[in-house]
Amino acid sequence: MGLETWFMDSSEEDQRKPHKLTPDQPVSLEELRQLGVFHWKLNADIYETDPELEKIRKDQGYSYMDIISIHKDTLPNYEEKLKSFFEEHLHLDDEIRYILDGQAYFDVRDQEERWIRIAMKKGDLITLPAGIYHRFTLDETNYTKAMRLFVGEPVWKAYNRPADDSDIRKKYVTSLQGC
Ligand SMILES: CSCCC(=O)/C(O)=C/O
Ligand SMILES: [Fe+2]
Repeated sequence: MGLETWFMDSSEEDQRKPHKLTPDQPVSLEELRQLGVFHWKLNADIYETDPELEKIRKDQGYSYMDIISIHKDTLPNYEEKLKSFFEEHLHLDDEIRYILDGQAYFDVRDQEERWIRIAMKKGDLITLPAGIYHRFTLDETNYTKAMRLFVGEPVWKAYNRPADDSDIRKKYVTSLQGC
């Protein structure tokens, strides 16, 4: 099955729940592309030797990679980190994540301030553009393992909303015009 994405409801209920609208309002990959969000489906069982992943890394210049296991028993400061991942924020660089195991959600804001939820499963690689407002949460399974990729040395700093006056946000918003 392809990547599942949908517009979220506005309920304050547990962030790990799907938060689908009734009726469900799916979002297409094309709509994601217009926001600068790109997706690949890979075979995570062979990530250590996968030529497809190698090609993406070479073509995109993703020289850095590490692996993060997000579970209460494996991630130091688990609660604190999950809380900060779910704060609406942006980065100065693209956020590139490849799910090796488990599953999780990325939420991104569209041009009309709606939240789009992206259900990431094993084998999904996604890139979120620098300057997009987004957040991350585990789902009700409470576990994922992800590869983090980066062009050059990683910069993890997150700028919580509001960051509307930052150059990267202005550049991102400008890039959406005409879409
Ligand atoms: C799946 S890696 C943890 C989430 C993260 O690094 C981030 O910046 C979320 O937006
Ligand atoms: Fe982020």
